[in-house]
Amino acid sequence: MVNTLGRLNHVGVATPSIGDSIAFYRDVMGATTIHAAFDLPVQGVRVCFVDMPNTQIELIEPLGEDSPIAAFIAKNPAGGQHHLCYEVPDIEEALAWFRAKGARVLGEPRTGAHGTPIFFVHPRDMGGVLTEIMETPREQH
Ligand SMILES: C[C@@H](C(=O)O)C(=O)SCCNC(=O)CCNC(=O)[C@H](O)C(C)(C)COP(=O)(O)OP(=O)(O)OC[C@H]1O[C@@H](n2cnc3c(N)ncnc32)[C@H](O)[C@@H]1OP(=O)(O)O
Ligand SMILES: [Co+2]
Repeated sequence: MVNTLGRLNHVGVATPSIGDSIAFYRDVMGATTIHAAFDLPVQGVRVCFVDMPNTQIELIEPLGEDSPIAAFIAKNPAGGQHHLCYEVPDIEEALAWFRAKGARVLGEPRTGAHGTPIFFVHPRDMGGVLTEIMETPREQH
């Protein structure tokens, strides 16, 4: 089996305040396309996408006390770079691939911010980078 690594979909950036981060990306970075923020309870985060010509920044703010990014924000109160997300054509194939490599998959695939299944691989097995694997949205296949 081969894993087909696709586009870099987004860079996840954790923030204590999506509102403050939107102002930063607009006023300091000069981003022109910033989507509306929305709650994603299934992932325990509030999300806002900032578009670049070749990828997106995914701003994530903790949603609720059990948020998976609560510990990260406690350690990095100003926020910071949190994860990289790569697209794959088939989430189940990718899941089997990473498990066969001995990489620790965190939980089971769940619906991500783009409406397709995603899973995370532990940073300790990914050269220190928390890695998100996302099935490519259908219209891009
Ligand atoms: C909306 C959705 C989407 O795109 O569709 C998303 O992205 S949601 C994005 C938010 N969701 C997730 O992140 C879900 C998956 N993440 C998790 O399950 C967790 O965050 C873990 C990755 C297991 C970390 O959990 P937690 O922070 O509680 O554990 P911990 O503090 O004990 O950390 C364990 C080790 O991992 C390191 N560590 C923790 N977070 C890290 C990060 N973001 N990047 C790199 N390393 C990281 C710590 O420094 C520590 O290293 P040492 O052991 O060397 O000291
Ligand atoms: Co993400």
